[in-house]
Amino acid sequence: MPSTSDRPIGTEGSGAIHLDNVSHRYGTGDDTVTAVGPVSLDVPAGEFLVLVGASGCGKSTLLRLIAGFEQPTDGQVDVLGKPPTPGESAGVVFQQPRLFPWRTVGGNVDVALKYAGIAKADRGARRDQLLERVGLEGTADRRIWEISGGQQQRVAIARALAAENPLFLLDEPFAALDALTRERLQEDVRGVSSDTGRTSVFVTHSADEAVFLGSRIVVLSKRPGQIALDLEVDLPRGRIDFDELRNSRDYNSLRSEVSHAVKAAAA
Ligand SMILES: Nc1ncnc2c1ncn2[C@@H]1O[C@H](COP(=O)(O)OP(=O)(O)OP(=O)(O)O)[C@@H](O)[C@H]1O
Repeated sequence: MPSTSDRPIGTEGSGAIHLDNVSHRYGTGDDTVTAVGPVSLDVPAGEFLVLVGASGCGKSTLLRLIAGFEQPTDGQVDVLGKPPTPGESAGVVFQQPRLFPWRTVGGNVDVALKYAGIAKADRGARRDQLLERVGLEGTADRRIWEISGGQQQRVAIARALAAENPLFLLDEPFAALDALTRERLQEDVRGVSSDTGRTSVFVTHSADEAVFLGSRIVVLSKRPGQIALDLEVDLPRGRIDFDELRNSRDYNSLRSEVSHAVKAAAA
């Protein structure tokens, strides 16, 4: 798995994600909407990039372009030096967990492991490892309807991590959750990203979420989204006291800087 100190072979200096003058339009003729761009961005391996901006500024479009779900109308998207392949380049978590309701918690993760080409004999151990990583140890046999919305989103995270794709992409994954569950999951995602060193891109409206999670924050202007602010976050990472972090002066001053930038960019 890639990390800042252990980059995948052949990507030295080229970054995990490279966007070169990328724009994306939907529709044709009078119905054309330019959702995003032009955007140029280099994301080194191991970075946790947060895209933040007002509703409709093109954040999800940019994420879908990086996942390879959409092709850019103009410009070039590269992941590890080549155009992204949907389902291969990235594990993706959406706002809704999108689980198979007729399968168990473990069964949902098993499907992802199967599609990732993991041999049947190895799947049980890998599944248990992934469930433990997202705080769901001992729940493999439970039905999806027996667990909470927050736990369902944890299953979606485990599933997205199963294939060990180079990228981990999350599109407002906690928007539908209550504040406390949201904080817990933010802490878990921060921990997972520190543990795995996976290059991550996270989309949110929230300046607070951006500052808590990001090692880098990009604020997008209103549609068509362009980079209004590109900020390295110099807060401690790794296994730290999260309450202390949230209460620190640096954290709060950065949060207000990002919050002002998001409002200014949307005006
Ligand atoms: N499939 C589509 N067809 C047509 N227009 C689309 C499509 N997807 C998005 N758009 C439009 O593109 C613009 C950007 O949408 P996008 O979902 O990328 O923004 P966003 O910043 O993620 O918004 P939100 O925060 O509300 O989810 C919006 O005006 C949206 O209506």
